Amino acid sequence: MKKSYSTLINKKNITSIAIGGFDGMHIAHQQLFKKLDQNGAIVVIESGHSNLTPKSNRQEYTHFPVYYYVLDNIKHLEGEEFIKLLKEEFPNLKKIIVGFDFCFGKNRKYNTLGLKKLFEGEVIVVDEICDNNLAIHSRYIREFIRVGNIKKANELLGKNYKIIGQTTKGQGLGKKSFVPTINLTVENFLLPNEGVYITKTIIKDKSYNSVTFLGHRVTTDGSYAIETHLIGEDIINIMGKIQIEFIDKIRENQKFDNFEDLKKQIDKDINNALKYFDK
Ligand SMILES: Cc1cc2nc3c(=O)[nH]c(=O)nc-3n(C[C@H](O)[C@H](O)[C@H](O)COP(=O)(O)O)c2cc1C
Ligand SMILES: Nc1ncnc2c1ncn2[C@@H]1O[C@H](COP(=O)(O)OP(=O)(O)O)[C@@H](O)[C@H]1O
Repeated sequence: MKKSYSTLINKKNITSIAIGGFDGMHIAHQQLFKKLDQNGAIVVIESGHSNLTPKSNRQEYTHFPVYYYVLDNIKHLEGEEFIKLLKEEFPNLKKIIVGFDFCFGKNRKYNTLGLKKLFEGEVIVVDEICDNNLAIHSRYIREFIRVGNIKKANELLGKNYKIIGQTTKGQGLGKKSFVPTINLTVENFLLPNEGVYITKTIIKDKSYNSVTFLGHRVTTDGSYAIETHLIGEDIINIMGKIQIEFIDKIRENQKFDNFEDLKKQIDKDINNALKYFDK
């Protein structure tokens, strides 16, 4: 069985690991990573439900090597077998870091006490980390993104929420009637709710100030679209993967009676975004 994937660092060098799902790599997760030593690594148990940093998108948020293990391949293990697997994978492992609610093994029946009993090295258990009485967890961050509260989500993530998409063909209307936009299809990432957002668009490592529309184009063809306009740029024929970093929501999606009114509103959106960028 291929147990893990990612990273070229020799696992023999690893002496400490932090274990968890780590979807989002949020500020509480980062507190766990701070307890790793310089030969530390992050062990991601991938449930298939991660959509803040889906698949293998976590490495860019840490300098520690990230190793991924598929939950379905290990969830049947008894506690002893799980520890045996860790010791086989990381023969020089001395320290494990987990959070207060960490569970593992068959039917999640082993908790942090079980881990301490079974692992003869050091086990550090981090107490629940909160932000103004709100515990920080991926599920709450997802909820903030779902309702468009990007500012709060970003605060808990410790960075701007980002999605990665593939450019696709639009209706061909934007440039003629409104402003030029790059249309995107996005898979696996959680999408903020419908509306207009202040964003940064990253194309080939270059970051552009932008406004991004997500939603059903109720004023034109009614279909769902993710479209980003690079402010003050005239770039054509952008193909391939691009990234959108969300900064704040400007307004809800709206149906306009005519194209002129939508165009006026889009100009206002751009001005609002410029106020943020010029700050
Ligand atoms: C900043 C911005 C705001 C937008 N707001 C709305 C909106 O409120 N309602 C709507 O129906 N479409 C909105 N759109 C989408 C336009 O309808 C869309 O850009 C237009 O249909 C052109 O699409 P195309 O790029 O596929 O040609 C917005 C687009 C941008 C860039
Ligand atoms: N708010 C928190 N405070 C302390 N530890 C946490 C917190 N959130 C997650 N952890 C720990 O981080 C690791 C990854 O947890 P995970 O379940 O993937 O995060 P989340 O709860 O955000 O979904 C686990 O060891 C977990 O116990």
